[in-house]
Amino acid sequence: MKLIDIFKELAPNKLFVSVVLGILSGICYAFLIPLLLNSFAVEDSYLEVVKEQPYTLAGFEVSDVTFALLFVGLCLFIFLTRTLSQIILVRMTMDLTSTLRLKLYQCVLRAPLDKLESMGFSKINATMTYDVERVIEGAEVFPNLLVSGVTLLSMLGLLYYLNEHLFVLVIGSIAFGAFTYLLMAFAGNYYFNIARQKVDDLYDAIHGTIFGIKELKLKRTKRNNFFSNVLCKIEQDVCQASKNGATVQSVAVNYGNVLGYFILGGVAFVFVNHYSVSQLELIGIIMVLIYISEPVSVLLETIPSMKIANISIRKINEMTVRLSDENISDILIQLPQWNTLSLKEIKYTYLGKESGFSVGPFNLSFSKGEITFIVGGNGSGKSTLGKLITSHYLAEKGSMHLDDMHINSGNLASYRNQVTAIFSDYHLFDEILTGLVEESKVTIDHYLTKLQLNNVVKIEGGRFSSLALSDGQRKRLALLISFLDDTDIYVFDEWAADQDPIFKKFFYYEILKELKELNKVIVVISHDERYYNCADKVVVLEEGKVKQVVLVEGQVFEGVYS
Ligand SMILES: Nc1ncnc2c1ncn2[C@@H]1O[C@H](COP(=O)(O)OP(=O)(O)OP(=O)(O)O)[C@@H](O)[C@H]1O
Repeated sequence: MKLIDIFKELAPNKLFVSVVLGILSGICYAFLIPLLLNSFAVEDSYLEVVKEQPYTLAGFEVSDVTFALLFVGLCLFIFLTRTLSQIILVRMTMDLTSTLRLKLYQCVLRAPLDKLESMGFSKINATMTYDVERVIEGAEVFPNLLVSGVTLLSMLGLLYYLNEHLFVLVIGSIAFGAFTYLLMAFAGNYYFNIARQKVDDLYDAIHGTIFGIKELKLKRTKRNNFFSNVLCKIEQDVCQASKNGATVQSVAVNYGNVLGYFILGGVAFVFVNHYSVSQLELIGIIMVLIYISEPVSVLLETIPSMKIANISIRKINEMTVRLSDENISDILIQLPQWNTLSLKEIKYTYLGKESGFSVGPFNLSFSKGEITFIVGGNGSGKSTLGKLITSHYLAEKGSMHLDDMHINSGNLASYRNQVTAIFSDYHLFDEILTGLVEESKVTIDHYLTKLQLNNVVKIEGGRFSSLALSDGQRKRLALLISFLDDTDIYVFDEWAADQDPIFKKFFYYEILKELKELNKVIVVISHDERYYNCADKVVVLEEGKVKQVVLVEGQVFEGVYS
């Protein structure tokens, strides 16, 4: 999809009106010249002149009042049509900006999690910020391009009327100029493409600088190496490729402009010697050529921005194709009463590398009012299984069921709506996104006190007063938010890892018990061996497979890792 297609898709009628206004203004622009020429030599005029008495305005004598008035009228009309055409297009550009961003937000929100993970935060960020910015820059010059294009065509029409031979010469020169210009622009484009490829690396490096700052702060050598070997190198690559592109483009633009003067010179010094041209015709031709130079230089200057915008549109298209929709129904349906969530022959392999890590096949069940711990060594697949249960990852094989009901694309959104999860890379939103009804205010106040957060966080205007909390406090706030969801299934991925011993105990003995009493399905991914006796069932994983399932039945549970 190209820039013009985006405009067409966005508002075809507005685009049409704007083009018509642009055409009208371009045609009128071309009519200014004959009117001016008329005042130079009335006898030799192209237009039929009605001899009039001179008219005096504010002490100044005005000749050819009708033409003078026509000239003023045309100028006003050009002003109106041009301005209107540009206003419509500029406003469309604004709409385009926000539509494009919204489309990308939707694309990310609806994309499968594993595809987002495999594409990576930096690439997505680069497309949503850098590329959108470039598209907007291209869209901003688009109105000028359109109006100038139409003006150029009208001027060429006038030139054809004035002198056919010269028209052929100018068209030939423009064709030659356009061809040679495009060759140069093509080279410029090549460098801009390289620069764009490097921008992904640049965003990666920026990500590393911000999120790795704690590591970099401590070690001077590491910091210096990162700065010179990574940041400086990428900056240099981007800068060099952009400079090369801009240099070639500058040469191309100025070459195009100078070519126009060559045509003028050619007419003045050569053309007049071979074709008989009257003085008035010559003035007219020179005026047309001078008038043409403005739209031509606007065209030349806007084309590079449009080219860069098209590179970015390609990147945006690539991202939207890569992050293809999950294709699940967004409609929430009322799920029938159920008791057990079952995973049958569930298998999943990470995308990307050929030898991506595989988990399963899993045949597991999780009942309401039951606490299941998922345990095992690092990398054994616990979080992956957690994300299969929450349906963040969709299994490549097997099926999930709520009692007898198969979870499929038609009811997946409703299933997800019944799941709450806190993974280790959870995110806290400032806003209370569940909405703040009176009932939830009571729940929030209750849990703020229970989780000992009432002295550090308050609710102000539907949002938390502060998220500048300790790691443990932030996790507790995430827990509080999960209670507001009040869903049937709760998955906690190492929630207690950064809690102090008191809160660890509180979580395993109080919170889990409370959820169990509320008849929830509770899945806890944990390395806290001493609390395994809080579970009803412990699923032990090893290398992505279930090693054993142990029913705890109240006794102290040991020996999972042995
Ligand atoms: N986003 C990802 N892309 C590709 N492979 C991944 C991804 N996340 C995890 N893996 C692979 O899956 C394996 C299991 O990861 P998982 O996070 O499920 O382990 P875990 O048991 O939760 O480990 P830990 O106890 O360290 O949290 C990893 O060894 C890794 O090879």
